[in-house]
Amino acid sequence: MITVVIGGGTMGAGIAHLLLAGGHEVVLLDAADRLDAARGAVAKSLAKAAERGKLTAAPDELLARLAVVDRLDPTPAGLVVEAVPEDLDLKRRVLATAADACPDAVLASNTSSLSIGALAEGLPGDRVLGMHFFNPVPVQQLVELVRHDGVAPEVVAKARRWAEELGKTVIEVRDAPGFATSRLGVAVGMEAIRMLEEGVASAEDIDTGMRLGYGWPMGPLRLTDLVGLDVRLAIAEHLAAELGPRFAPPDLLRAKVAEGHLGRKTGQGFFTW
Ligand SMILES: CC(=O)CC(=O)SCCNC(=O)CCNC(=O)[C@H](O)C(C)(C)COP(=O)(O)OP(=O)(O)OC[C@H]1O[C@@H](n2cnc3c(N)ncnc32)[C@H](O)[C@@H]1OP(=O)(O)O
Ligand SMILES: NC(=O)C1=CN([C@@H]2O[C@H](COP(=O)(O)OP(=O)(O)OC[C@H]3O[C@@H](n4cnc5c(N)ncnc54)[C@H](O)[C@@H]3O)[C@@H](O)[C@H]2O)C=CC1
Repeated sequence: MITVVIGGGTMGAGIAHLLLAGGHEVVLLDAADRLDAARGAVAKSLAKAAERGKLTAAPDELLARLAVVDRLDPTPAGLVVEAVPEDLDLKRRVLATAADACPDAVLASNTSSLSIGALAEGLPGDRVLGMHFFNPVPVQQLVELVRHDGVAPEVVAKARRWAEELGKTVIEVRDAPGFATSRLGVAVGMEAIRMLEEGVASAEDIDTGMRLGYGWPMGPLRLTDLVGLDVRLAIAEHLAAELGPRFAPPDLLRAKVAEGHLGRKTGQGFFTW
């Protein structure tokens, strides 16, 4: 099956890796000046998986099924997954282009928090759903499927089947702000930043507390660095608008994003990488 992935950043590259390893042909769409970086990120991720003995084919064999493009021609794709930044208008625009270029495809958004119903407005809404992957995509076991009122049941069933064929476990969630995962994940992440602002403990000790006390694989501040401070800020702003000021992003988060300290991807966030 041909699958189109729109956006080749942290998530798009990981989703492309997963799809290639699962036998899909992948068309990865990004801006012209991002194409080398996107292909490089997919190749790096596949190389890591190969090192760990997680691939059944050589990375080069899988990469032969990847086309990295800056324009989407008409494509007989079964699935489109968009993973562009967390901005409703941008996501609507790229999905509208994909809806025309791929008339038979399921149109999935990897949004962390935005309303799938709002995203579907002006699109063929029966084909639209949330298909939320987790970072790092090849490693995390979950796909959260988000249903809005207008989605066709067979579209949800197809997305479930594809996710399960890719080795993931699916949860189904109705279209509510932040779904079942980001609402809780961001609540803890924002509180950890407020604790750091208030001098409750150092970043290292806040993280060690949740790692060793609660068995998290990494603490909430390192996790914010992994996700991207800009990504978490966008999600928190949306949740604050929808669910109220308990989600208001802390000043420290805004300040770091304004300085360009976006976490692991820029080398500096709450920690130096
Ligand atoms: C924002 C949203 O909308 C939703 C979200 O995604 S929220 C974020 C959800 N993710 C999490 O909570 C992640 C929590 N952390 C973890 O699970 C783990 O710390 C981790 C998987 C990130 C790393 O685990 P680890 O035990 O330290 O490392 P290990 O498993 O040995 O892997 C080492 C590296 O290989 C990568 N790796 C492991 N298996 C891999 C595979 N099959 N393919 C590609 N890369 C792989 C890991 O990502 C890690 O990458 P870096 O070196 O770049 O850090
Ligand atoms: N970072 C994370 O841990 C997770 C993020 N998400 C969600 O996934 C989406 C993407 O997040 P990231 O991958 O972190 O962002 P990112 O910033 O790493 O990547 C976004 C990519 O989209 C590209 N892009 C921007 N405009 C485009 C356009 N018009 N056409 C094609 N490509 C375009 C950018 O060049 C970039 O490569 C967001 O909605 C985010 O909320 C979901 C799960 C986890």
